[in-house]
Amino acid sequence: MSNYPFKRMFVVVMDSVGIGEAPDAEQFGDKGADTLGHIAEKMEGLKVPNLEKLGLGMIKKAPGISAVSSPEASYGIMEEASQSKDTMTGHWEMMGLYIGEPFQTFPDGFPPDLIGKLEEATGRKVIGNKVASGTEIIEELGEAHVKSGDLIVYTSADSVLQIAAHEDIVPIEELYDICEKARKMTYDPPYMLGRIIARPFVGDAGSFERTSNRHDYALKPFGQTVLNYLEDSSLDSLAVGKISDIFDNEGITDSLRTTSNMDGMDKLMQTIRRDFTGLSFLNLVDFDAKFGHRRDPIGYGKAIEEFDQRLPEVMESLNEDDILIITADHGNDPVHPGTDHTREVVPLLAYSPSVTPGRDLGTRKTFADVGATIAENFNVPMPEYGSSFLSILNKNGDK
Ligand SMILES: O=P(O)(O)O[C@H]1O[C@H](CO)[C@@H](O)[C@H]1O
Ligand SMILES: [Mn+2]
Ligand SMILES: [Mn+2]
Repeated sequence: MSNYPFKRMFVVVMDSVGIGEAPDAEQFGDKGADTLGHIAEKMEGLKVPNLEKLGLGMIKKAPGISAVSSPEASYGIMEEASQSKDTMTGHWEMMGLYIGEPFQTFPDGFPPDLIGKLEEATGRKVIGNKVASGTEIIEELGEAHVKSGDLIVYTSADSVLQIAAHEDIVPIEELYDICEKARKMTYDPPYMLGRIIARPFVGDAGSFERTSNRHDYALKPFGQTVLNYLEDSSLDSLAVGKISDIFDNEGITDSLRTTSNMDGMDKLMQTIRRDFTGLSFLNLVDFDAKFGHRRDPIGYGKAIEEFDQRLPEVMESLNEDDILIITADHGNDPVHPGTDHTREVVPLLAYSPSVTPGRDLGTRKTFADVGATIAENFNVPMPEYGSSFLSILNKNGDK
């Protein structure tokens, strides 16, 4: 028996699976956004029996998703407090930080002095330098890049500087080195960019394909997160998928990289089979990168169905004193105009074999409630933001 209500907590972030516009969606240009709802409509009914059994229909009704009489999980809705809808802010807030000022974005491309510095430091010219979708810009400029060796630099509505390069033209190690240089140049004000992202691709003109050698170089979280508190208390803080990039390795005791959502689920299972005490924190980025930004509601719907099919295996493998929390970090409605994230509320489903299911966790005003719950469970310092819902899960002391 462990000393904690839950010996192991598994947090699964379905990247960008929002469940409807946030109260402040209009400020973000996202009125009417509804990632899950619109996908379910396009799919003419989403087949997610396992999420439905957990209680998804208690917080979101959509074609194929209905409320059940006895949900197996406790359920709620979370709003993001931070003034941003990107991945870093979503995850940092989940672990207890509040980001008041959004990171800087560059809707007109990066200023000439920064591009000049990058060209000087890398010995390669820059092409692109505009807001673009990653798959479209390699179609547009990939051939020119292959001929000249120039770097394709682009950004988005997020605070990102992305560098795309063909793996045969700019070897991966060189691309990573270039990104590290770009990271150093933009770490501090006036740029203070959220992320530099290496975007390697392969193939021939007309059929270029991005590879899983993508690498993100984030800023360090602006303060201590629950991950640091776990690490400081000699508990495990396992990062699966992009989590270690998102936190720039802060507060992470072990990191397992992934190549896809299904690989992410395999690695989650690996952590379930390990003996540890603490957190296993997984991000499933395909929803966002492969389908949300690509505005592909059918691909997105199938990916959600595929995820759903993996849930029984996960739930059956959990020990009595484990808990699984499923949530998301922002929306990315594939039928919304543009190709960017959308300001939405996210699902909160919490399942443990030993907890009386079906508790209503209500509408949480910040993602930080997840971090606060983890902190209270492991008796580590509480984050500045967030209030724990552990007592709701434990109500009646029946755990
Ligand atoms: O269009 P691609 O290259 O997938 O980029 C998307 O991925 C970035 C990071 O998640 C976002 O900022 C968005 O620009
Ligand atoms: Mn995200
Ligand atoms: Mn994204």
